[in-house]
Amino acid sequence: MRSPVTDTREAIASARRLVVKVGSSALTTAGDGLDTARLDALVDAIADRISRNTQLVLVSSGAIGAGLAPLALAARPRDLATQQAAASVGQLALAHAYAESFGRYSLTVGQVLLTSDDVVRRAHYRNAQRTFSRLLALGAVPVVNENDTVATEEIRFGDNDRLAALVAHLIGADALVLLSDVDALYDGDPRDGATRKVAEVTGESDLDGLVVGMSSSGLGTGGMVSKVAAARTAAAAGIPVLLAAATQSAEALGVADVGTAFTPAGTRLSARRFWLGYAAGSSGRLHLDHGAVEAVLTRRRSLLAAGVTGVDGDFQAGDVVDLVDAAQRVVARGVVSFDAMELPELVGRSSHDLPAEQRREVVHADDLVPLSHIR
Ligand SMILES: Nc1ncnc2c1ncn2[C@@H]1O[C@H](COP(=O)(O)OP(=O)(O)O)[C@@H](O)[C@H]1O
Ligand SMILES: N[C@@H](CCC(=O)OP(=O)(O)O)C(=O)O
Repeated sequence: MRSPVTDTREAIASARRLVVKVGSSALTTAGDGLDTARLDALVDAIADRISRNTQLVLVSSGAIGAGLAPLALAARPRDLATQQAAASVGQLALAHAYAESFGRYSLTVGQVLLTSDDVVRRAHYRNAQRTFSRLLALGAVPVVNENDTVATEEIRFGDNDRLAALVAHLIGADALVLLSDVDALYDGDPRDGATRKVAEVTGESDLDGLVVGMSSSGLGTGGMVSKVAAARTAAAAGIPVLLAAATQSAEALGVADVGTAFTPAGTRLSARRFWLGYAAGSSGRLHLDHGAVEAVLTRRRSLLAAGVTGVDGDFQAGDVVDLVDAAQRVVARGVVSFDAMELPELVGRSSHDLPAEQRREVVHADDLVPLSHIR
């Protein structure tokens, strides 16, 4: 029998629609800003893949890093206003560099700057979907980044790995490739000394005991934490993921035999269920007892008031909430059918104790997505 890893790597190598994300640390250096030689090498690999009949969306970080040198900033700024100023200058440089570089292959780029609302709100999500689909149909290469110059602290993604996972589902990608300054996932930060490379992640247990840390280059934002979270999101949605070094982009986009491969869940989540589980913002939390966790995760039942032990947040009926277990882990998300004000007096009570007008599921099974991540 073939291993799931072989299948995963083959699926990435043969994907007809692909999202590639490249991190700041692979494109920029603190002193010199944008490294166009590295950008050109990445574009070489992408253009080669496109020439082999793949529709490709590039999610590129690096706006803030590229804006440092022109503004005489020595290091990545910590405050939002200076980050936004750097991104404003850097995004222009980045877009220009991509247009020039793809131009060597007569490929046209289209810039897509997204805010979290564009994927979090359902109506905006469909709008973004239309834009990507049209750009790809016209043969352009969409180059995506967060719209850093207008994003405030509250509405910010701040994390292009997550943005790339959301875009991958949004465009119906067959695979996601995350390119960074590190060539794979290790069992600890490789900069801290000897560590073991993880070639494949086929289940949650492959992640047990790993020390997954932050960026040490000072340029990237989420470090390996955000890459693993994004890979789990995409894999849970049925999309295979490869994590590799940008310096190995030719191999990663070619035979895909480098880096760490994340095996996808067997079934692809529908757009609505993906949005509900991974893209929508959460307005509150429902605490579940052990029996309720088992009922919603294993038996795919609706959540009833009897299994709820507590309520946090100020939500309305119809909002998306997190369902958490006794250890405070978010185990599922769903659309709640009561306002936050109504719930406290219902929690723990069985349905036949409730007045007729309140005798309904707190979260209906059809509106509930278990977050089981990787198979
Ligand atoms: N377990 C780990 N395996 C690999 N890299 C790790 C790990 N823990 C932390 N890191 C760090 O994460 C960095 C990559 O994250 P980051 O700098 O944010 O990249 P990017 O800019 O590509 O998003 C690596 O350079 C490495 O120092
Ligand atoms: N949008 C920001 C990058 C945010 C981000 O996630 O950065 P990285 O960790 O380098 O992928 C920028 O272009 O500088």
